[in-house]
Formats: sequence, structure tokens, C-alpha cells
Amino acid sequence: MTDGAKEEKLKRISESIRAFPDFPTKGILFRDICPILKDPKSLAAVIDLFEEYVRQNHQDVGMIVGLDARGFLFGPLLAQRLGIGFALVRKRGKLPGPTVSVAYDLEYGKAEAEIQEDAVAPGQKVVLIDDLLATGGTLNAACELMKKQQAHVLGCLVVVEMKDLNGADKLKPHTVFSLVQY
Ligand SMILES: O=P(O)(O)OC[C@H]1O[C@H](OP(=O)(O)OP(=O)(O)O)[C@H](O)[C@@H]1O
Ligand SMILES: Nc1ncnc2[nH]cnc12
Repeated sequence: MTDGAKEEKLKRISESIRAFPDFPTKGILFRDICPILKDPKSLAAVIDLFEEYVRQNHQDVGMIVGLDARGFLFGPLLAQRLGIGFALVRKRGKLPGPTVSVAYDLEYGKAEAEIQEDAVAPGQKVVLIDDLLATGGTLNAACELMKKQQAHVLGCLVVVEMKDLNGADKLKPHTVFSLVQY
């Protein structure tokens, strides 16, 4: 992809993100990615850029792992493009069968992340995906789950990174690739 094509895609994506003050609680500036999904070119741009990044940086990825709920909007599309599978990390209590879970904090509350025991294989190389990185609590919990399952995290992908909350620091040594930064 040329630099010009990349710039054009990034512009279209950033124009498709809205901000809502004081949602879901006072003091939070909520970055809403819903308009990306309403615009097929913007959604395709997200997947194009993620696909190129993964092909260039994580050639040996075996599975895309997406985070509840907005990671599910992008993850399966990317996995299809790459010709690999997709696994779900869900909020606690949603998945049947044997599961493993990890508790975590996020920008506006607490939650527990869960994965089915057989979702990823020991030694499998995975890339994690979500819509947004804020404090890093959610992606960090997913990294913990991968560790418990002895899967190897190659890196994390997000559409939006809230730089001032330093989520990327919490995820070290894992890397974060983001498309739009605030
Ligand atoms: O970096 P953090 O501080 O952990 O915050 C980021 C997470 O918060 C949001 O999800 P949320 O838990 O609100 O759930 P949803 O996707 O189901 O709306 C967002 O989609 C990320 O998953
Ligand atoms: N500011 C924010 N906007 C959208 N999703 C979020 N998840 C955590 N913080 C968020």
C-alpha cells in the first residue's frame, strides 16, 4: 500500500469517530466507533490497515483473539482476510463449558474476562484485537488469559488509542498497533 493510500484510509477512519462527553459516567469522553460500521469504506480501511500490519509484522499468527464486545466487530473480518480463525474473550458468564477467567479494572468500572479452555492451543501464536485502548485493563486481562492458556501473544491491535491514559505501558512487553490516537 502506498503512503498516500494509507493516509487517505486513516483520514476516513478518524472522520468516522465521534466523541460524547460524560458517557457512560461524568468525566469520561467516550470515543464512539459506530460511524465506522455505517460506512463500508471506513470499515474496509480499518481491516486493510490491520491486515497489512499483521502480514508485515506477525507472519506466523495462528489465531485472532477479539475482546467483548467491540473487538468482535473487527476481529472476525480480519481473521477471514488472513485465512485464520477467531476466538472470543467474553465478559464473565457468557460462555458455556469449561472456562478460565481474570478480573480487571477499566476506565469506568470493573469486569471479569473469560475464555473457553479450548479456544486457543498451548503454544499457539495469537494477535489480540479491540476497538479501543484506554487504561489497558481489558487487553492486559486478555494477555493474562493467553498466558494461563500458554498461548503466545505476538501483539495487540486497536482502532483507537487514548494516549494520555498510558494503556500501552501496562501491556509491555507486548506491543500495541493503533490507527487513531488521542
Ligand atoms: O483499556 P480499558 O480501560 O480496559 O478500556 C477499553 C475497553 O473498554 C471498552 O469496553 P467495555 O468494557 O466498555 O465493553 P463493551 O465493548 O462491551 O462496550 C472498550 O471497548 C475496550 O474493550
Ligand atoms: N473513553 C472511552 N471511549 C470509548 N470506549 C472506552 N472504553 C474505555 N474508555 C473508553
